[in-house]
Amino acid sequence: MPFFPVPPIVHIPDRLLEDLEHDGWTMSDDIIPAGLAHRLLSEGRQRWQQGQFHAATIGRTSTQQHNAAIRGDTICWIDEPSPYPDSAEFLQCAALLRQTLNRHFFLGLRHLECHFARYEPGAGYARHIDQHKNTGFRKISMVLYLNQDWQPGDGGELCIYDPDEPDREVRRIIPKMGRIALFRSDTIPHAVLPSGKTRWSLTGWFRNDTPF
Ligand SMILES: O=C(O)CCC(=O)C(=O)O
Ligand SMILES: [Fe+2]
Repeated sequence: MPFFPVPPIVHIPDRLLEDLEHDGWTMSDDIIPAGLAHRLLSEGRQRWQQGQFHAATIGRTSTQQHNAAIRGDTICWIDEPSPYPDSAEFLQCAALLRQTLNRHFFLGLRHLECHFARYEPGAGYARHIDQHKNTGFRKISMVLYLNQDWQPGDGGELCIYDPDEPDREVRRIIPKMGRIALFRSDTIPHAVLPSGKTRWSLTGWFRNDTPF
Protein backbone atom coordinates (compact mmCIF):
# COMPACT_ATOMS: atom_id res chain seq x y z
CA MET A 1 0.00 0.00 0.00
CA PRO A 2 1.33 3.47 -0.82
CA PHE A 3 1.93 5.67 2.22
CA PHE A 4 0.48 9.19 2.35
CA PRO A 5 1.71 11.45 5.18
CA VAL A 6 -1.48 13.54 4.92
CA PRO A 7 -4.73 11.83 3.96
CA PRO A 8 -6.58 13.71 1.20
CA ILE A 9 -9.42 15.97 2.23
CA VAL A 10 -12.36 15.90 -0.10
CA HIS A 11 -15.02 18.46 0.55
CA ILE A 12 -18.26 18.02 -1.37
CA PRO A 13 -20.57 21.00 -0.94
CA ASP A 14 -24.28 20.21 -0.43
CA ARG A 15 -25.13 22.40 -3.42
CA LEU A 16 -23.29 20.00 -5.67
CA LEU A 17 -25.28 17.00 -4.42
CA GLU A 18 -28.51 18.95 -4.79
CA ASP A 19 -27.66 19.90 -8.41
CA LEU A 20 -26.80 16.29 -9.21
CA GLU A 21 -30.11 15.21 -7.74
CA HIS A 22 -32.24 17.81 -9.53
CA ASP A 23 -30.45 18.26 -12.85
CA GLY A 24 -28.58 14.97 -13.22
CA TRP A 25 -25.23 16.77 -13.53
CA THR A 26 -22.99 19.21 -11.70
CA MET A 27 -19.44 20.55 -11.72
CA SER A 28 -16.90 21.90 -9.25
CA ASP A 29 -13.40 23.36 -9.26
CA ASP A 30 -12.78 22.62 -5.57
CA ILE A 31 -13.21 18.91 -4.88
CA ILE A 32 -9.71 17.62 -5.64
CA PRO A 33 -6.81 18.90 -3.47
CA ALA A 34 -4.81 21.67 -5.15
CA GLY A 35 -1.70 20.18 -6.73
CA LEU A 36 -3.06 16.67 -7.26
CA ALA A 37 -4.49 17.50 -10.70
CA HIS A 38 -1.07 18.83 -11.80
CA ARG A 39 0.65 15.67 -10.53
CA LEU A 40 -1.91 13.51 -12.33
CA LEU A 41 -1.15 15.35 -15.57
CA SER A 42 2.54 14.51 -15.08
CA GLU A 43 1.66 10.86 -14.47
CA GLY A 44 -0.56 10.78 -17.58
CA ARG A 45 2.17 12.36 -19.72
CA GLN A 46 4.79 9.95 -18.39
CA ARG A 47 2.60 6.92 -19.08
CA TRP A 48 1.75 8.24 -22.53
CA GLN A 49 5.48 8.60 -23.30
CA GLN A 50 5.96 5.01 -22.12
CA GLY A 51 3.40 3.80 -24.68
CA GLN A 52 0.73 2.83 -22.13
CA PHE A 53 -2.14 4.51 -24.03
CA HIS A 54 -4.27 2.78 -26.67
CA ALA A 55 -7.20 3.81 -28.87
CA ALA A 56 -10.52 3.84 -27.01
CA THR A 57 -13.34 1.57 -28.13
CA ILE A 58 -17.10 2.00 -28.06
CA GLY A 59 -19.49 -0.46 -26.42
CA ARG A 60 -19.03 -3.54 -24.26
CA THR A 61 -16.39 -6.22 -24.68
CA SER A 62 -18.30 -8.49 -27.08
CA THR A 63 -19.39 -5.63 -29.34
CA GLN A 64 -16.37 -3.32 -28.97
CA GLN A 65 -15.57 -1.19 -31.97
CA HIS A 66 -12.91 1.36 -32.64
CA ASN A 67 -14.35 4.31 -34.54
CA ALA A 68 -12.28 7.49 -34.34
CA ALA A 69 -15.08 9.46 -36.06
CA ILE A 70 -17.29 8.84 -33.00
CA ARG A 71 -14.63 8.71 -30.31
CA GLY A 72 -11.15 10.07 -30.93
CA ASP A 73 -9.33 9.68 -27.61
CA THR A 74 -6.59 7.32 -26.54
CA ILE A 75 -6.79 5.95 -23.01
CA CYS A 76 -4.78 4.34 -20.22
CA TRP A 77 -6.71 2.41 -17.55
CA ILE A 78 -5.87 3.03 -13.89
CA ASP A 79 -5.59 -0.18 -11.86
CA GLU A 80 -6.93 -0.41 -8.32
CA PRO A 81 -4.77 -0.46 -6.26
CA SER A 82 -2.57 1.78 -8.39
CA PRO A 83 1.21 1.37 -8.19
CA TYR A 84 1.52 5.09 -9.06
CA PRO A 85 1.35 7.35 -5.96
CA ASP A 86 -0.64 10.14 -7.60
CA SER A 87 -3.37 7.98 -9.12
CA ALA A 88 -3.41 6.01 -5.83
CA GLU A 89 -4.10 9.30 -4.04
CA PHE A 90 -6.77 10.15 -6.60
CA LEU A 91 -8.44 6.77 -5.95
CA GLN A 92 -8.49 7.61 -2.23
CA CYS A 93 -10.27 10.89 -3.03
CA ALA A 94 -12.68 9.04 -5.31
CA ALA A 95 -13.47 6.56 -2.51
CA LEU A 96 -14.42 9.47 -0.21
CA LEU A 97 -16.57 10.94 -2.96
CA ARG A 98 -18.18 7.53 -3.51
CA GLN A 99 -19.05 7.27 0.21
CA THR A 100 -20.65 10.71 0.11
CA LEU A 101 -22.67 9.80 -3.00
CA ASN A 102 -23.81 6.57 -1.34
CA ARG A 103 -24.87 8.37 1.83
CA HIS A 104 -26.88 10.87 -0.18
CA PHE A 105 -28.34 8.76 -2.99
CA PHE A 106 -28.29 5.15 -1.62
CA LEU A 107 -26.80 3.96 -4.91
CA GLY A 108 -24.70 1.14 -3.42
CA LEU A 109 -21.65 2.27 -5.41
CA ARG A 110 -18.84 -0.23 -4.91
CA HIS A 111 -15.93 0.94 -7.03
CA LEU A 112 -14.68 3.33 -9.67
CA GLU A 113 -13.39 2.19 -13.04
CA CYS A 114 -11.27 4.95 -14.52
CA HIS A 115 -8.73 5.85 -17.15
CA PHE A 116 -6.62 8.72 -18.37
CA ALA A 117 -7.81 10.10 -21.72
CA ARG A 118 -5.88 12.13 -24.25
CA TYR A 119 -7.56 13.83 -27.23
CA GLU A 120 -5.28 15.00 -30.02
CA PRO A 121 -6.14 18.30 -31.76
CA GLY A 122 -9.29 17.72 -33.86
CA ALA A 123 -10.51 14.75 -31.80
CA GLY A 124 -13.82 14.67 -29.90
CA TYR A 125 -16.49 12.26 -28.75
CA ALA A 126 -19.95 12.34 -30.37
CA ARG A 127 -23.08 12.64 -28.21
CA HIS A 128 -23.70 9.52 -26.13
CA ILE A 129 -24.84 8.16 -22.77
CA ASP A 130 -22.31 6.32 -20.60
CA GLN A 131 -24.42 3.39 -19.46
CA HIS A 132 -23.90 0.44 -21.78
CA LYS A 133 -26.96 -1.18 -23.37
CA ASN A 134 -28.35 -4.04 -21.22
CA THR A 135 -26.08 -3.38 -18.24
CA GLY A 136 -26.81 -0.81 -15.60
CA PHE A 137 -23.64 -1.01 -13.54
CA ARG A 138 -22.32 2.45 -14.36
CA LYS A 139 -24.27 4.88 -12.19
CA ILE A 140 -22.35 8.16 -11.91
CA SER A 141 -19.77 9.44 -14.39
CA MET A 142 -16.92 11.64 -13.26
CA VAL A 143 -14.42 13.55 -15.38
CA LEU A 144 -11.43 15.38 -13.90
CA TYR A 145 -9.82 17.81 -16.34
CA LEU A 146 -6.06 18.24 -16.52
CA ASN A 147 -5.46 21.18 -18.88
CA GLN A 148 -3.53 24.28 -17.98
CA ASP A 149 -4.38 27.64 -19.57
CA TRP A 150 -7.42 26.41 -21.51
CA GLN A 151 -9.07 29.32 -23.32
CA PRO A 152 -12.71 29.51 -24.49
CA GLY A 153 -11.56 29.34 -28.16
CA ASP A 154 -9.64 26.10 -27.59
CA GLY A 155 -12.76 23.91 -28.03
CA GLY A 156 -12.86 20.51 -26.36
CA GLU A 157 -15.73 21.50 -24.08
CA LEU A 158 -17.87 18.85 -22.45
CA CYS A 159 -21.31 19.55 -23.86
CA ILE A 160 -24.27 18.50 -21.68
CA TYR A 161 -27.68 17.99 -23.35
CA ASP A 162 -31.20 17.91 -21.98
CA PRO A 163 -32.22 14.26 -21.31
CA ASP A 164 -35.81 15.03 -22.40
CA GLU A 165 -34.76 16.95 -25.49
CA PRO A 166 -31.33 15.63 -26.50
CA ASP A 167 -30.82 18.20 -29.28
CA ARG A 168 -30.94 20.99 -26.71
CA GLU A 169 -27.60 21.98 -25.21
CA VAL A 170 -27.77 22.73 -21.52
CA ARG A 171 -24.16 23.69 -20.80
CA ARG A 172 -20.63 23.70 -22.24
CA ILE A 173 -17.98 22.95 -19.63
CA ILE A 174 -14.42 24.12 -20.27
CA PRO A 175 -11.95 21.30 -19.44
CA LYS A 176 -9.70 23.37 -17.17
CA MET A 177 -7.18 22.00 -14.69
CA GLY A 178 -8.72 20.63 -11.48
CA ARG A 179 -12.34 20.94 -12.63
CA ILE A 180 -14.62 17.96 -12.06
CA ALA A 181 -17.85 17.18 -13.90
CA LEU A 182 -20.24 14.66 -12.35
CA PHE A 183 -23.35 13.35 -14.09
CA ARG A 184 -25.74 10.43 -14.18
CA SER A 185 -24.40 7.68 -16.43
CA ASP A 186 -27.89 6.45 -17.36
CA THR A 187 -29.67 9.62 -18.43
CA ILE A 188 -27.37 12.49 -19.37
CA PRO A 189 -26.51 12.82 -23.07
CA HIS A 190 -23.11 14.47 -23.49
CA ALA A 191 -20.34 14.99 -26.05
CA VAL A 192 -16.75 16.21 -26.23
CA LEU A 193 -16.60 18.98 -28.83
CA PRO A 194 -13.63 18.81 -31.21
CA SER A 195 -10.56 19.91 -29.33
CA GLY A 196 -8.27 22.61 -30.66
CA LYS A 197 -5.32 21.43 -28.56
CA THR A 198 -4.14 18.23 -26.90
CA ARG A 199 -6.72 17.62 -24.16
CA TRP A 200 -6.03 15.59 -21.01
CA SER A 201 -8.54 14.19 -18.56
CA LEU A 202 -9.19 11.41 -16.13
CA THR A 203 -12.58 9.80 -16.69
CA GLY A 204 -14.30 7.38 -14.32
CA TRP A 205 -17.56 5.63 -13.60
CA PHE A 206 -18.84 4.76 -10.15
CA ARG A 207 -20.35 1.27 -10.44
CA ASN A 208 -22.56 -0.87 -8.21
CA ASP A 209 -21.17 -4.28 -9.21
CA THR A 210 -18.19 -6.06 -7.66
CA PRO A 211 -14.75 -4.98 -8.93
CA PHE A 212 -13.40 -7.34 -11.59
O1 LIG B 1 -13.88 14.09 -21.34
C1 LIG B 1 -15.05 14.41 -21.24
O2 LIG B 1 -15.40 15.58 -21.06
C2 LIG B 1 -16.13 13.35 -21.37
C3 LIG B 1 -15.63 12.01 -21.81
C4 LIG B 1 -16.73 11.02 -22.02
O3 LIG B 1 -17.86 11.37 -22.25
C5 LIG B 1 -16.46 9.58 -21.91
O4 LIG B 1 -15.27 9.17 -21.88
O5 LIG B 1 -17.43 8.80 -21.86
FE1 LIG C 1 -19.20 9.80 -21.81
